[in-house]
Amino acid sequence: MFPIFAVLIGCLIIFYVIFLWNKWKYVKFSWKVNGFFSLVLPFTGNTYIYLLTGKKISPISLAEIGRKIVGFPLSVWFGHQYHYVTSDLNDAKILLTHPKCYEKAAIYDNLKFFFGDGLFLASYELWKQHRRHFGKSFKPNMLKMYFSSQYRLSCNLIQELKQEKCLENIYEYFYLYSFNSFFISALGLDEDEIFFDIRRFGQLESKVQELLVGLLFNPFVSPTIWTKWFPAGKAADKVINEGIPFITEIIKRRKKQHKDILSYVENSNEVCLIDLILTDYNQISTDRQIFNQVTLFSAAATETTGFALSCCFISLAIYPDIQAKVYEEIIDTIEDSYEDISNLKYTEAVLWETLRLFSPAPFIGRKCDVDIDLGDKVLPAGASCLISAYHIHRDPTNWVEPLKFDPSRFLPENQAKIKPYSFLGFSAGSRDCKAQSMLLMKMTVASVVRNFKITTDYKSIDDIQLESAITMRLVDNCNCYFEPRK
Ligand code: HEM
Repeated sequence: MFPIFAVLIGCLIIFYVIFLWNKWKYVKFSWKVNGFFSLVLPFTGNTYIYLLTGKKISPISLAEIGRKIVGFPLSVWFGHQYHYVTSDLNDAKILLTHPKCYEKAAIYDNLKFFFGDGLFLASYELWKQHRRHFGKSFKPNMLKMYFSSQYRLSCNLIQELKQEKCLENIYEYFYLYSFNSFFISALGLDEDEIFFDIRRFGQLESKVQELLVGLLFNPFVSPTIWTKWFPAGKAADKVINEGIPFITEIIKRRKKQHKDILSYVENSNEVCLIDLILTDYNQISTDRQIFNQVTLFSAAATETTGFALSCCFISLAIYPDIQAKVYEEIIDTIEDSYEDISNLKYTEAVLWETLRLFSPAPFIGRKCDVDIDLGDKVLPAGASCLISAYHIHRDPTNWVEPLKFDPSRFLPENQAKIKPYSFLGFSAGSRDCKAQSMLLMKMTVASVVRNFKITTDYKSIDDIQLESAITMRLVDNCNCYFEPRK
């Protein structure tokens, strides 16, 4: 018995030494950057915090624990993957613009099980190929085309809120509203054409993301090998199997409408996102690849928009004076035309301020292909980094009274005072987000504030507790009341 035991221990030690050898450059680097127990971490990851406290932990709560105990920048291990977490503006500038830092951080690897090589997750070469097809997605003519369907949706929303009056789970409500809006505008469907349960699909998609991110804290799961055996993998498979047939059906319908999709995209001004996806995959495409791209876009568009809208309405409810200013601007608007909505400067500033305090994407993650000189240290090739937009946006060295909700920071006359890279709500550099027009959000805020006075039980911004999967979530269901205006 003893010899077997001794051999086993011996094997484990050898395995661990080899393992550590492979990770050595990151372990050494992590000694220079605040971290804890660097020698065991590559093996267990920061999971021990979860094991010791028994508390549900998320990327943002882990970064917060680290910030409070040892400060930024921070070394964090998700499983055996090293991540350099920073809130330094110079780091952000270097990492987001470096030509050898285009790959996505390891923190997202588990998501590939569900979203495959969709644009956000795609490796650099693939991303370059896909991204050029999506250049058109946010051009004014496309936004104008979306405008009428978005307008109808916001009118329906007003009718629904008149019935509901109080939203107990505001995030879920506006997430599903954004999900609906995405499927109608981006996939070119009419409301009466929808032949599947969008609500249910939205709920499942969001759950899958949460489960897959939960695996980051399980040291025994390698994204590529074991995921499919865990509940997260099984849930993802189920949604994929359910989702592919209806995405395929949407594509069939679209192809029937526009037989030569390439020349349609070239010559028409009424192109939807789905047409661009089809152009992108014109040569080789499997149903799964198109599903990946559609679900990736829908997740990128809807979790962010749903969260931002929820936080915007809660903030307006906490600050009635700011809500009154938004109302004044909106009632001065003559019509709800595309141009009128685009010109709502104060409402827009309220949305920017919402994204500053409640950044829907708390981190921007990259992996470097080569050693990267950050000035006082060199980040070794292969390391992942997380730029914490959340912490940059709340840092008093970047923003005066950072926890104050003050939209005037983003009014046109004050924008020149904003430090470069101190606002990363839509990221920066070549892999940034192109959805900065915030059309749906502006229109929704305008419609709701014009029709309702919003109140809440919350007294201050501090009452809004946050959690994250890859995107941010509200910890509690905040009650928000929508009282029709006389
Ligand atoms: C409040 C709204 C939104 C916020 C705050 C937001 C934020 C972000 C952020 C921070 C990134 C990460 C970029 C990076 O890694 O550097 C991103 C990427 C992306 N977003 Fe958005 N987004 C929003 C809305 C949308 C919408 C409406 C769409 C699509 C209809 C969209 C599509 C995408 C896509 C496709 C990417 C990947 C881009 C790439 O890798 O080239 N987003 N977004």
